Amino acid sequence: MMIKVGILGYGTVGKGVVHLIEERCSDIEIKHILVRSKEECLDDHFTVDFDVLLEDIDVLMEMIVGDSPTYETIVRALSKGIHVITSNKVTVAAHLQEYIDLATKNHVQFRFEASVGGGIPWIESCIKAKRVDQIHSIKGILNGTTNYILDRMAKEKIDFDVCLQEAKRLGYAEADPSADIDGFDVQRKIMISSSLAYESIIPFEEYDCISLRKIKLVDLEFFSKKGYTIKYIGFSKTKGNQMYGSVEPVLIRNDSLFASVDKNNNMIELYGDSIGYLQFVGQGAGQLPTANAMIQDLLDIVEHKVNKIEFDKKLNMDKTMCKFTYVFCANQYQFDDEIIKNKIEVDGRRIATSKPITPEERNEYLNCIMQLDKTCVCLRKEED
Ligand SMILES: NC(=O)C1=CN([C@@H]2O[C@H](COP(=O)(O)OP(=O)(O)OC[C@H]3O[C@@H](n4cnc5c(N)ncnc54)[C@H](OP(=O)(O)O)[C@@H]3O)[C@@H](O)[C@H]2O)C=CC1
Ligand SMILES: N[C@@H](CC=O)C(=O)O
Repeated sequence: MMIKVGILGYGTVGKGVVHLIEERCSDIEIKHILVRSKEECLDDHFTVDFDVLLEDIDVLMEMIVGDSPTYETIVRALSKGIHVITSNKVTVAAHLQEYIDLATKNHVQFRFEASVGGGIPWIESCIKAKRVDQIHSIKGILNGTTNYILDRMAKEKIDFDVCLQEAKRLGYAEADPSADIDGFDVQRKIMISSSLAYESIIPFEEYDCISLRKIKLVDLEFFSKKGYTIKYIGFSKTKGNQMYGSVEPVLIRNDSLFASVDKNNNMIELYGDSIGYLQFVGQGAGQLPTANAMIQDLLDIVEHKVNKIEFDKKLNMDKTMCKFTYVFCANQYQFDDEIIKNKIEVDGRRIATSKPITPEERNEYLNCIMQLDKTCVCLRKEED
């Protein structure tokens, strides 16, 4: 049977999806493609009318930016008995529970594989791991843009802004790249992943989030000589009914698998109580890898494969449940505080290592420093 699809968003990912359907899916018909203006309509498949988009389709594939008119359109589609597939983590993070409930009520599927980890089949694997195990932690390089920036800065000594421009050109960055470099994109991705893994939704705003914006070449070079790579990591961990989640730059030993993840690749790791550590690596951003994940969701719908998703546990965010060592780098701040274990000065940059402290203590300390020295960068140090 021919499956009829409506395409919402004909940008980087949308064009990739159309290309893969036309090239590789003979039993899928692209019925409508919604674009913003009549001038963008290339043939009679194109429309600017949302009513037309939802006419006579089985599946809506949503690839626009932000939550409006995304939310209204997804709700309309699910309510009409149309399956929905999306790559848009903004809308998934904001309404995951509601979309799943509405899909269930209307006997259709809401799928979002491409919203985390680009082309990596992570959502599917996470749901699968949870069928057998209790998952205790998730750690991931979850943003292709920032991994690309850090990798090129470290290897080619190129400045942050130049690498960001290149990530935009390659189709990795968000329409507003502050979502990438200030961490909100990873905040949403770790929130979506943790909600599935721990069966409990904690709003993404509650996850600690430290921007990557201030990372300097001198910092990368200094830590590289000491045997560490800086990676931008989304992390969450549970203990009983408590959970801690964060997005922050982390110092990782050069010989670890995470340190070897280059370019726009992502790596996601879970820890399950019988499987132990499971790791997944692949392109986390870019046209075809992301489109590939959308097509996988589409084929799963065609083959009537259904994932069981539940959020019936209640976890609370606890910023005191674990302790970490943090490293602070700044130009002026003296770091003469009790919390600091040792400090050095290299080429005018002061680098201070904390005693083991809770994230809550780190947040308070960092807020105080930032009022006096805005150049301060805070890195979590992974245990050796
Ligand atoms: N690029 C990537 O690697 C990945 C992207 N994603 C997500 O996928 C989605 C799409 O990303 P991407 O393709 O890169 O983004 P683009 O900006 O390249 O494409 C988005 C497209 O949607 C169009 N659009 C936005 N709003 C509307 C609207 N109201 N009506 C009609 N068209 C609209 C845009 O038009 P206009 O240009 O006129 O605004 C643009 O053509 C985003 O949510 C993103 O976060 C997820 C994983 C990876
Ligand atoms: N901007 C995002 C795109 C994929 O989610 C990224 O760089 O990872």
